[in-house]
Amino acid sequence: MTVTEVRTDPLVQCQNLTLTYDGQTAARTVLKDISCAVMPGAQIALVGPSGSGKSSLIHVMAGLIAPDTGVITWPALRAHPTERPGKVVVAFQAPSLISALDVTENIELPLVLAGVSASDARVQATAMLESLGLGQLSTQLPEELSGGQAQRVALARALATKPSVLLADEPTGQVDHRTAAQLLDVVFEHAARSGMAVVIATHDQSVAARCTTRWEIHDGSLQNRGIGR
Ligand SMILES: Nc1ncnc2c1ncn2[C@@H]1O[C@H](COP(=O)(O)OP(=O)(O)OP(=O)(O)O)[C@@H](O)[C@H]1O
Repeated sequence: MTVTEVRTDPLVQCQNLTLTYDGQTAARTVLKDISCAVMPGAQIALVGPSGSGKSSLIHVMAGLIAPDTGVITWPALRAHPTERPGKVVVAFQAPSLISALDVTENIELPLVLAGVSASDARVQATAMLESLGLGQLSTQLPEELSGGQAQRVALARALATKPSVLLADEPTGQVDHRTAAQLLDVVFEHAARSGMAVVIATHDQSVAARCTTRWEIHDGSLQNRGIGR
């Protein structure tokens, strides 16, 4: 009997990426010949010293910044090579909530923009807030939130869109250890249910330890083979 290997396409594939920022005094290359792939269901901790290029790599993987050289594709998401797929979502280090909208409305907005009806968006936003233990914040404005609360609302907003890939930049940077653990529980439960791949840039070793794959980046270079399953 012949065993046929089933090939799974990566959700994100980076081939020989380089990225250089124009500095005020000199240009700085922050990603150096990076090749890596995020497979469905991957749980990847992206670790490295401050300034090593973690956020930059996340922004390139999300298609928010174009690399200077190399190729970024999203093979399993069928996105055109130059087109950013909506199914790759970033939870930013500094939460970017819309100040004029309350917490629930912030979560609803990307759902409505994606074509979900207003009533369904309200139901989904409310359920996501409850699952992250944020129900009591539903009518607060972003300016009324602590840094940690804002970060959790931003994560709720990202998860509510049911992404195929969640790229989380220091998602636990502003919360205590217990809250961080609860937050990760929600992320990994969501990932287990949906098959969502997760890439978490973090300085926190207890966060990194919960991921099955560890990518180390130093001075813009990935130190280990960058395949996350
Ligand atoms: N828009 C930008 N313009 C110029 N330089 C930048 C820009 N964004 C980041 N940098 C520089 O690129 C380098 C890598 O930054 P990046 O934010 O990717 O690192 P990081 O590993 O995420 O750091 P941290 O852990 O502190 O968040 C740093 O030296 C930073 O100062």
